[in-house]
Amino acid sequence: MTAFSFRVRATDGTARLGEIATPRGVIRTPAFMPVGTQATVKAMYPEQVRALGADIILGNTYHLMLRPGAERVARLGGLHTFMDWPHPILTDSGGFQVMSLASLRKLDEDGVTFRSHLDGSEYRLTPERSIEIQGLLGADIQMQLDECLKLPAAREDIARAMELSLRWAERSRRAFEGQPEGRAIFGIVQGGDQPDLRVESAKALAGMDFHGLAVGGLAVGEPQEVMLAMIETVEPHLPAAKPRYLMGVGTPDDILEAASRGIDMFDCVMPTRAGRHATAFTRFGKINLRNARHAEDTRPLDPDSPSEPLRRWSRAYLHHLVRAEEMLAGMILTAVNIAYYQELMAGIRSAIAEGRLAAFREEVKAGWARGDL
Ligand SMILES: O=c1[nH]cnc2cc3nc(NCc4cccs4)[nH]c3cc12
Repeated sequence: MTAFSFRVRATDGTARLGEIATPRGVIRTPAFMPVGTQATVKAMYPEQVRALGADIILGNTYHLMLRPGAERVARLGGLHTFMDWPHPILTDSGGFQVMSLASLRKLDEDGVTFRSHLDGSEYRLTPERSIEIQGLLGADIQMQLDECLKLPAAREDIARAMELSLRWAERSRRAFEGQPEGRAIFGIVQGGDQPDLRVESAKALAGMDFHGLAVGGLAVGEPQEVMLAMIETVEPHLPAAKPRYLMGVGTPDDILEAASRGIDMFDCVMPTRAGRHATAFTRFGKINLRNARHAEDTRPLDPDSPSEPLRRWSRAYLHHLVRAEEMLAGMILTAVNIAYYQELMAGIRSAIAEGRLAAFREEVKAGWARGDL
């Protein structure tokens, strides 16, 4: 059985070109993970997600523990078999979505108690139970349970949540022992917008034998420059030989800037959610296909895209599907957006390999700025 390993193949400043080897396949980094919340990347067949370039997807523990239930997924062969996605899966701990989706949440030193947003039934999540659930799902990469505060927040609250997350990191890491060879667990750096607390969190986690480290507590309402400043603050304290995962990020611009600062893995609902809301991500920026200007535009979204969904249909057709509220609108635009995000990641990886990431960044930004002619 292949063990979990990470190799940096090239660097360009603080940016890294790498590969994560897992028993279910290799993840080319910098990588974008499409979000597959309820055991599906919404509106897409798994083979399509793979064909468009994704090496790994994300599953949400909060949703799956409520429905169909972790034990049931295990009885059905685990998440990979259940959804027929034989490649790597990363699951989150469930904690973040408890705080944003569940009702009547009570957080204490030991864990969090909450009621399901589906039927109001009561659940408890502790570091140990979260890792047990992620193990039952069969996740290749599992996340510690943490406490993530929205920003802005008081420094004393940020410090308390960061320190609790470190205690939960220890417990999550211990609970992970004994899972099958080849699986990985990542710790999560907290500390809000407080540089000293960020460094303290990163240094403590670096000593805890995690397979990778996530930078959490960002993309929670702060300006991009604050997010980028926190990444620059923690980067020197993150082990160079382990993958860095920026949770919940982000727009194409966020990803370009964060990859340049040493982030290796990303996840965001933006490409899939925007696809269901008539928005296409392209080399020319975002295009809203609901806009009447597209009604008789016979051009495809991007005739020069390497990905078929951006070349195959006219804007007029996509506009029609959107206006007619046809299911195919969301299906095509989700594929368009996943394709574009993967094209961007491939471009970033090539640019790092060639030592020209700064030039690539300017070219891509110029394309977005030029807009859709
Ligand atoms: O520190 C974190 N810990 C565990 N999960 C997260 C998920 C996260 N997702 C975002 N941003 C994207 C968002 C999705 C929904 C609301 S914000 N930031 C995030 C931070 C964390």
